[in-house]
Formats: sequence, C-alpha cells, structure tokens
Amino acid sequence: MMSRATDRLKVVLSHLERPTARIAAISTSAQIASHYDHHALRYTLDSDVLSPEQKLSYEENGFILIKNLVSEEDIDKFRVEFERICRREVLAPGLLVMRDVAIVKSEFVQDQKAVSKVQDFQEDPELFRYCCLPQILRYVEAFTGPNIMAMHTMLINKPPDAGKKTSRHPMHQDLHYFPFRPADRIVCAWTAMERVNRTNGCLVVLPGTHRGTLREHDYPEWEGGVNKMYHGIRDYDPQLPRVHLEMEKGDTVFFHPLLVHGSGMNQTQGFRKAISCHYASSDCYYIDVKGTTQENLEKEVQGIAARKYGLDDSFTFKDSWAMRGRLVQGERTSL
Ligand SMILES: CCCC(=O)SCCNC(=O)CCNC(=O)[C@H](O)C(C)(C)COP(=O)(O)OP(=O)(O)OC[C@H]1O[C@@H](n2cnc3c(N)ncnc32)[C@H](O)[C@@H]1OP(=O)(O)O
Ligand SMILES: Nc1ncnc2c1ncn2[C@@H]1O[C@H](COP(=O)(O)OP(=O)(O)OP(=O)(O)O)[C@@H](O)[C@H]1O
Ligand SMILES: O=C(O)CCC(=O)C(=O)O
Ligand SMILES: [Fe+2]
Ligand SMILES: [Mg+2]
Repeated sequence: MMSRATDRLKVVLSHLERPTARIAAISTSAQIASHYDHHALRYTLDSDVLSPEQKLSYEENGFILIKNLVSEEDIDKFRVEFERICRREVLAPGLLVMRDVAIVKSEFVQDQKAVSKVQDFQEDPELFRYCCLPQILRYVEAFTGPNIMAMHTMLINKPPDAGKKTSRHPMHQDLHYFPFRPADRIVCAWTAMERVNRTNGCLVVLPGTHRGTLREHDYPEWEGGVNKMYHGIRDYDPQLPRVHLEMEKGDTVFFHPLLVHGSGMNQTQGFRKAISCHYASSDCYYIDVKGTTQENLEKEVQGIAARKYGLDDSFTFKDSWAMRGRLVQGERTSL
C-alpha cells in the first residue's frame, strides 16, 4: 500500500531527477527573469520566503546567509541556559556535554571553560526553543517542505586554542553523519551567538560543493590530535577556494548537508559560540550505510554506545537518529 509519505517522497524525488545543468548557465540577475521557473530548481522548493536571487544563490553555492534573524534577547537566553548546563544545574535527558580533546584529561578545568560543545538538546525546553523559532522555520520550509523534524542540535563553544590547533573543525560534509535521505531535503541552520570572524574561528565553506557527492571521511592526520568524531574529508585539497563566513550576533546561515565546511582555530581568549540545528523533511527515509563510505562512522557510533551505555549491535546507527529526532512542524510521517 502506498502511504501519503511515499507519494510525497515521489514528488520530492522527481525534483531530484531534474537536470541542474541549466542552473550553471544562470549567472547574472538580469538572466534570472527569463530562466527562473521552479522546474530549474533542485535544491529549493516553491515558496515565497526566498527571493529569486536567494534561491539561485543557494542552488549555486549551497548556502545562504540571513542577517539578524535571531534576536539578541533570545541569544542571551540561550547563553544563560548553556551556562546553567555547564554548572550542572540542569541536565536534560540525552544531552551530551563534550570537552575539547586538549583538556579532556585535565582535572582542573571547570565549568564553561571545560565544555566545547553540548549536543542533543532536544529535551532542554529553553535551548530547543531555538529549533522552533518561526523566523527560522519559515526558511527551513523552503528546503524541507512543510513536515519538519529537528534531527540534530548543537551549541558549540569553540574554546581558545590550547596551542595544538585542536579547536579547528576539519573540513567535512554533514551528510557523513546522517543515515537518511534525500540529502536535498536536509538543511542546517547555524546562528552566530556573537561576532564570528577568522580570528575566533568562523565557519569556512567551499561554495558549490553541495553539487558533488558524499566523499570519504576519516580523522585528519593532525599532530596535536583531533576531537572524537571530528572526521574530515579524505584528501582535502587546501588549494580550493574557501569563503570565510564572518557573521554578527544573530546572523544565520542555512546550508546543504553536502556543502564542504569546517572552522578554523580560535586564536582569541574568548569562547566562540554558535547554536545550530539540522532539520530534515519528516518524509525522508533511513538508509542502510553498510558498504558505503559512512560505515566507519556507524561503527564508531556503535562503539561509543557500547562503552557509554552498554548497548550491543542491535542498537543501530539509525536508532541513534530516530531517538533524537523531534517534530517541529507538520506531521511525523516517516523519520
Ligand atoms: C553534523 C554532525 C557533525 C558532528 O556532529 S561532528 C562531531 C560529532 N561529535 C559527536 O557526536 C560527539 C562525540 N562525543 C562523544 O560522544 C563524547 O563526548 C565522548 C567523546 C564519547 C566522551 O564522552 P564522555 O561521556 O565525556 O566520556 P569520558 O569523559 O569518560 O570520555 C570517554 C573517553 O573519550 C575520551 N574523550 C573525551 N572527549 C574527547 C574528545 N573531545 N576527543 C577525543 N577523545 C575524547 C576520553 O579521554 C576518554 O578516553 P579514555 O577512555 O580515558 O581513553
Ligand atoms: N587536512 C585537513 N583536512 C580537513 N580539513 C582541514 C585540513 N587542514 C585544515 N583543515 C580545515 O580547513 C579550515 C581552515 O584551516 P585553518 O584553521 O588552518 O585556516 P583558517 O583559520 O581558515 O585561515 P587562517 O588561519 O589562514 O586565518 C579549517 O576548517 C580546518 O579545520
Ligand atoms: O561551529 C563550528 O565550528 C562548525 C561545527 C560543524 O560544522 C559541525 O559540528 O558539524
Ligand atoms: Fe558540520
Ligand atoms: Mg586558522
């Protein structure tokens, strides 16, 4: 029996099969009017929130940056909640508090200074408010459609580099972490919680790389060490043109899960903060990653689940995502 979800997915998939060659030919805004019709678009859906220029920019580059989308007031509240988590005044179920590999073995680093990231805050009502902000969901819907799941949540507190360059995040594609598809119906929202620039380790993107495929990922061979699960694309070519996304507090970038990105070292004494959520259409479906480039990640996730929670192999990579996912709009149809 065909479910509504399957029917909807077919519509989504039919978008994917459309040639994108025409997009490449559209280069100036003067050409937009004549070329612009939704059949030419693969990465964005029909919606009014994105201007034609913004749609084409996402189609070509794999990201769009929206200035001043989240208020100072909200960001300050997220910061207060983060500080409460660091002081261990609250701990929502499933929340993962991560420390930087450079300081993880030292006993004396306290509080906020010890925490490089909190992840999976879907059960923390205050932080989860970020994922539900209507001004963010309006944009998300242009990529996912109306049924929206928050799949992955993070508040990143990039520490001052301890001298080993471990504060860097290697260049990667987020899809490496996700056993669900189609990729084009997944999008990340990443909001700067303060001014971010090259000095404190802003996001670095390789525009247009979302039009490629998922690459092999591994730990980069960095002398100073690499954080757990921070895989980088294998054979990363440092000559490729990079764009540093300098942003102000509240600015938000939406990007495709195949876009190659990372972040540089934090050369300041402050903790560079950002909050993010990966959204997916709830009409997406899980895939088996066995025999694919994602198999190494799956093994590592299962290894962590075994050590931390005593779970065996019957706990799958897919389960780890189905558990975290939370509906933020529409219906939970498939994921
Ligand atoms: C779009 C997605 C993109 C991404 O999400 S990229 C990053 C993905 N990262 C993650 O999913 C988070 C991974 N982190 C974790 O699972 C946990 O923080 C981790 C590493 C298991 C530590 O868990 P804890 O509960 O803190 O356990 P613990 O303190 O007892 O440490 C257990 C062993 O892990 C080590 N460890 C902790 N933090 C680390 C780090 N940052 N880098 C490298 N190793 C780290 C720690 O030293 C300990 O090792 P040992 O057993 O003493 O040899
Ligand atoms: N071998 C590698 N594999 C994957 N990613 C890498 C590798 N080497 C560097 N990167 C990543 O490339 C990005 C830029 O690196 P880096 O911090 O050296 O420069 P930057 O901060 O962008 O620029 P600069 O230091 O010149 O101001 C970061 O995301 C970094 O983690
Ligand atoms: O905030 C950053 O440094 C980037 C984090 C990131 O890309 C990720 O965790 O997937
Ligand atoms: Fe990422
Ligand atoms: Mg740098």
